[in-house]
Amino acid sequence: MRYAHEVGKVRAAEGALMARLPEGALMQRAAAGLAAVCARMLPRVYGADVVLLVGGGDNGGDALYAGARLARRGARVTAVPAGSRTHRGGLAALRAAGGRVLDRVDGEAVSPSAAAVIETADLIIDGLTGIGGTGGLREPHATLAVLASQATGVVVACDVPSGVDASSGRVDGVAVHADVTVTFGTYKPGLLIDPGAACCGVVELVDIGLGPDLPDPDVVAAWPVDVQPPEPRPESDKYRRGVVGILAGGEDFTGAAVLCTGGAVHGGAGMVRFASVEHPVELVRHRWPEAVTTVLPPGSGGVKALERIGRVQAWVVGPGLGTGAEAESLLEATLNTDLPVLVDADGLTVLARRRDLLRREAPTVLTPHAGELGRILGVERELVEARRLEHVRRAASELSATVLLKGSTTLVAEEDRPVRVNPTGTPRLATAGTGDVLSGLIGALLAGGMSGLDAAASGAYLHGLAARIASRGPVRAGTGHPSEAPISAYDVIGALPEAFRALS
Ligand SMILES: NC(=O)C1=CN([C@@H]2O[C@H](COP(=O)(O)OP(=O)(O)OC[C@H]3O[C@@H](n4cnc5c(N)ncnc54)[C@H](O)[C@@H]3O)[C@@H](O)[C@H]2O)[C@@H](O)CC1
Ligand SMILES: [K+]
Repeated sequence: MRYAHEVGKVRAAEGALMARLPEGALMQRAAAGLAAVCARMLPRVYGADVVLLVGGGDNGGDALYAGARLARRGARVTAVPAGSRTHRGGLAALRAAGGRVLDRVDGEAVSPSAAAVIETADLIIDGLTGIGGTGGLREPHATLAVLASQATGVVVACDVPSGVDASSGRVDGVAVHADVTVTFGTYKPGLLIDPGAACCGVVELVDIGLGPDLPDPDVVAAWPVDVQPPEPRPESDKYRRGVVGILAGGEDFTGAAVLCTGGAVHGGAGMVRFASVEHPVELVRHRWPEAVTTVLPPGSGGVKALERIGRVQAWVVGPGLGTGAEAESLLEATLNTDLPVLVDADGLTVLARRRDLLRREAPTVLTPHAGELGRILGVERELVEARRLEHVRRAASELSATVLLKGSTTLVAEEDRPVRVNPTGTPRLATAGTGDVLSGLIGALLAGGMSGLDAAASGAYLHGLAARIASRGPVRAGTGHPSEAPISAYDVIGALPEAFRALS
């Protein structure tokens, strides 16, 4: 796992460690780590043009000391101080190492000479703001951030790309877009969660010795070894491996039913029971003959419907189901059982008006996108997008459920647990029907006995990995990178076996 801590916890740990160390020792560790990464990014340190964007706090201090180290190795280092003050020790160290310091940039105007050195630098260290940054970047920091992001040189962010809120990933206005972010002591949630995560490039963690002083993390991201879907054992039969029941689709909405069932079939369920009205049942039977299907006559009522379908170990309710009285009755019946239930899509729309149904003991997993979560919480979609961590946590606590918020960085929250952030997401997944595949897949993992949090996080991981596998082609000659192609939800289903294999 990669562990991330919010700013308050980082500061407390730094304070405890600093009290045991000589003054300035921690900053020297940070600067040494930063300089080492910068040196690796340059073909040659000697003679390289390095620019430091230096804010008024210790983040600027780190940049200056790192710049001094590069200057001692022969780099031509120029500092661009911004704001009303500059770290004195760092400035002195840079000057002593032969670095140049431009006039302070204040207010809005960045001088043409400062703009020119940023534009032509081989490497730019962004030391404007770190964990002390609050709110949108003010001037001249905002202009400097834009100049750095547009420059041709490599941009290395010190601790956090300036403009990104370290604790949440919020970006109000502009932020530095870095190629590499060198972060100290622990990851910060804002480096793992969009929109902040999209500004980081590759994140490198420098150990400054905080480990023993750090409490439990606020956010965690999995490595492949952390994702362990249930393994069938030799004595497994289809019942022991878990039967997932899917209530999805309607006369007019059939695709969701087929895709959701596909996600469950390839998600390792021992058996998939699919139930709906006639038309989607026909299509599911045709496409997934391995599923056991039940036609539900219109008006049969939720409880009777569940009796007809038979025994399952987990339910998936909602994709394409509609939002009327019949959908509500099915949702109510499943949530009244003592089985794990995943609610998605139309099921979430129903839940927005029937939050009372969530008063239950068994695990409930909700898989909304930002619009659906906004509807349940009564806030605008844009607000959820901008403050994903805050809203997924709020939903998990208010709804007493495991909440998976879909999006460019998918988050999974459960009350009093670190939020899981999925590291395998890809923009290729932003295509119709992939969410239905995800709910079927997570349903299969739930039926296999995983907890809500593990099933949702592992499902998101496998789903993202499958999308990456499906979109990846052969390595393009001369680039060393694989070619990529758009994918459909079916392609994601087809790549799930390889995604599972990649974990074993
Ligand atoms: N505390 C420690 O022990 C260590 C701190 N380190 C560094 O210190 C950083 C934190 O330093 P600080 O607490 O001084 O804070 P920062 O340097 O991150 O930010 C504070 C400065 O930024 C300005 N600022 C804040 N928000 C702004 C905005 N929206 N627009 C423009 N200016 C803004 C403030 O006026 C202040 O000058 C860390 O990110 C890390 O880089 C490292 O040296 C490791 C050790
Ligand atoms: K920074």
